[in-house]
Amino acid sequence: MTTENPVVRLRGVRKSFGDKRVLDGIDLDIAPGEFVALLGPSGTGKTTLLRLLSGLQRADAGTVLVPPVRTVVYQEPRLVQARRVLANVTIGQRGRAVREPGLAALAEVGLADKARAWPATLSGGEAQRVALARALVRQPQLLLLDEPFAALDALTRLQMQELVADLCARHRPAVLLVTHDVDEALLLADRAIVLRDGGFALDRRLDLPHPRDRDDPAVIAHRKDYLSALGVTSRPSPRSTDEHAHA
Ligand SMILES: Nc1ncnc2c1ncn2[C@@H]1O[C@H](COP(=O)(O)OP(=O)(O)OP(=O)(O)O)[C@@H](O)[C@H]1O
Repeated sequence: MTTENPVVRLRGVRKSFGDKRVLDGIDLDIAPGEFVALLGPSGTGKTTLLRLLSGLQRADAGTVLVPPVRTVVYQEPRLVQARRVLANVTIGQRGRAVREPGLAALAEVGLADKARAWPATLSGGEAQRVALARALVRQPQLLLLDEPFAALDALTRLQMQELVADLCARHRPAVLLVTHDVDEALLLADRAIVLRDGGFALDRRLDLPHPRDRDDPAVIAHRKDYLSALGVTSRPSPRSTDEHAHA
């Protein structure tokens, strides 16, 4: 999929580890403000692709064009335990003008009252909100999310997904979300890609209104195609299985 004036442009990107070729000629454009979900079986190179975009890893061949301000949220919050919450949000930023934006970012993630708290006193979900505030306060043109909800319990995960959807709709960074969860991709993303065998097995825009309903027939149809591209046989969603179990 080509895009005019993309914020990310990859052309012919290759990456191998030893004799294992992980990325085999990737072309990818991401438009400003576009929310892209990246799915793929374990070990197919999703994190490798994200690391190329973050600048933590170099491609063996091809071109990687990314914007200057990029931030990453990982599966674990990676907070500095010896610093209070606000200092974690503004960490690495210089000048006196970082306090107010830091507080505003904390308010946006619902943690205005935790600015002076120590990371060790936060719940897992709260710590991940701090990580999100830290990523947003820099006003990134590209926000990289590496399975940011994977370690959270189911209810917290749903709340965090909604929060991320709201914040991205408000701030409009381009987003690359690495996830194993097809429903997460279908509920959040403007576009979802399946990475498999070094290339994109499926790359499709999801022109569906928000908020989305996992039982919407259009979502169900996409789910079937994505599961099939992932090599998984389609099955009823966990929710409908529960309903049957309780019927
Ligand atoms: N620094 C490295 N050195 C050697 N091999 C690596 C390195 N980083 C990744 N790999 C290998 O490259 C392949 C892709 O890894 P990557 O972490 O990108 O996959 P992934 O799709 O993100 O996997 P998962 O879904 O399990 O997190 C794997 O086989 C992995 O073992």
